[in-house]
Amino acid sequence: MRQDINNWQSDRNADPGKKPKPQYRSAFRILGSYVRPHRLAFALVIVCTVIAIGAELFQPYLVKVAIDDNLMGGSQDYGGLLAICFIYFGLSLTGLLFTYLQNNLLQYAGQSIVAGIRKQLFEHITKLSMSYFDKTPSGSLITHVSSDTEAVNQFFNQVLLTLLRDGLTLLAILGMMFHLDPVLGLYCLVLLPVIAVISVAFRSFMRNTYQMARTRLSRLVSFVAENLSGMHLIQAFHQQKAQAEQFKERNEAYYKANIREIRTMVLFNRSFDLLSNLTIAFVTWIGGKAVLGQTLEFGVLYAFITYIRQFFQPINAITQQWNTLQSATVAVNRIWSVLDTRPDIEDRPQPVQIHWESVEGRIDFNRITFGYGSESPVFRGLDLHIRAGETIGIVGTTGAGKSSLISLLCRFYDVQEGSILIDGHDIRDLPQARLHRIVGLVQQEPFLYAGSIIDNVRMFDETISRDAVVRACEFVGADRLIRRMKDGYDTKLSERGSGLSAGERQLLSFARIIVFRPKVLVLDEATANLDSQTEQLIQRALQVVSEGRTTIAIAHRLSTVMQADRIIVLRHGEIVEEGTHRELLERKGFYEQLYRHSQGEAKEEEVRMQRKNASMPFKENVV
Ligand SMILES: Nc1ncnc2c1ncn2[C@@H]1O[C@H](COP(=O)(O)OP(=O)(O)OP(=O)(O)O)[C@@H](O)[C@H]1O
Repeated sequence: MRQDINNWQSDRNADPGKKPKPQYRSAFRILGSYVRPHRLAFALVIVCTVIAIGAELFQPYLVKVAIDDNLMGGSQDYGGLLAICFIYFGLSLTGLLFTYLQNNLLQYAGQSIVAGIRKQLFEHITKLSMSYFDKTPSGSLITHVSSDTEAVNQFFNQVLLTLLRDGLTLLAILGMMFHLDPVLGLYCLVLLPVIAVISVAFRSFMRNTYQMARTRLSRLVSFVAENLSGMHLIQAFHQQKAQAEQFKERNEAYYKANIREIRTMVLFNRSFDLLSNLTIAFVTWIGGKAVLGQTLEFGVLYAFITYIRQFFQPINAITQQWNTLQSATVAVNRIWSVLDTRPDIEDRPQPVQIHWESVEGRIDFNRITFGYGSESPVFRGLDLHIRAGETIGIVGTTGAGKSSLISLLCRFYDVQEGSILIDGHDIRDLPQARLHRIVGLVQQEPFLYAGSIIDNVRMFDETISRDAVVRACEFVGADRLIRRMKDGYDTKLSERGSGLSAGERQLLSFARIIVFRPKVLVLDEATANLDSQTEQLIQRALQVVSEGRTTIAIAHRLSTVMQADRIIVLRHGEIVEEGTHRELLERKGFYEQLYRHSQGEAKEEEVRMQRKNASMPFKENVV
């Protein structure tokens, strides 16, 4: 199965200019692997389908018997006629019952499979490395989890059902036709190549239109996702009109692709209707002459014409599923290409199991070299050694590599050369779950989920008690503001905690860190968004949180790191100065320049932050 996907990927890579074509074999094999656990349900579906088709197709034959044996034969056998009517009705009921069973069984199996794929996909995405998210727009991942899995759902509930039911119906009708009159049956069989020619002619055109519609939908979804996450920026820069224009363009492109798709379908369907009516006219002429010449019974002609109508229905239904089959095939391959992506960062088969409680928090960056992709390295042989329990401040200009250093420590990326050690253990040898328990990260924009405060602080980990959460909140000074809220700790936060001020969100993220008791605390611009009053509150929280822990604090605002045991000054990925605040000022080097500059900025920023926080609805809770 994996081999198929690799083939698909290498095919795609071989000709990057080409649109991805559906890879039916690989898609069917992949789907087959999901179907296997539900084989009993699928076997029952086939049994139900055969019974339902049998019941349906026997009906015209019954009418033929009624016409030829009871009506045309001139017998007065009313009992026989009534029996035929009852059997006809019984067959209808049987068809209804087994079609119902078949549909339900297929729905059950199909929905279970699709729910499983969706779960597997989501779990897999959460395990992928940061480098993957750097390259992949979130909108396209949303499409994989929503629209692509929906396309697979349609495969089971439409395509598979149609292929099975209508494919079998077609074979059964052909059998009945040949049984009734082999010559007329042969005339109808001649039509099959004509149908094939029409189908092939439409096929490639339809594939392009479906592919185009899906690509445009994916672009549209990506655009909406991007805009939703950057809504603040759009409003702040009054970009509503410009973004609406861009949306309009993408929306129209998708609309046009859909219209084209529908037009193709309608043309295709009507061509089939035309062919069906032509055949009926032809058979009526040939068969009618035979009936008049008394070489064919009237009932046979009636049954034949009924079967011709039924003959075109399944062909039409199967070809109508072509687009769904195509989009499902593309979707399956796309889903699988995500599932087949191995995270760049994986645990070793036999990781080192260090006892979390015994970690002291000594950190060594040993001559590390690292760059993003093919870009020039951010660090070339950087050396930094941090004692257990030490508080380190990292400052530097924009793009100096401060956040990258933290990303490496958290192992969001791996170094290309050198090593990073915690208590002498290479972090690549540790299980990632353990590493992330050891290193606790607080970012500039803390992420809060839609859910209660209690769940946000303990990250939905039910093993952490309510008491532990309350104690952590008391510890960082968040308890008072939480108790003032309507439902206290059970207050439901909206997505990303958008109802809270930046300071409140940050306090909750400190409480979160306390609950998880990391041995190394990493603060990436944790106070950057706050006014100085809120910053003081956060600073107090920070002091208690960092007590007894190795702490690394990145800050643009130098006031945040002035108290650090040691300040590291980074410039273009190199440590250019290090020492305490006082030592660095006395050196009158780069740090001193940064400090003087920041003094000037501090006043302007204060005014700006005060304005910003004044517009936050819960601001009064903080002060
Ligand atoms: N995900 C990424 N992909 C590619 N390049 C990146 C990525 N993240 C950072 N960079 C680049 O790496 C360099 C260091 O960036 P980094 O974010 O570590 O700097 P920083 O000192 O934290 O800057 P700032 O203070 O602005 O946050 C920059 O040139 C930046 O453009």
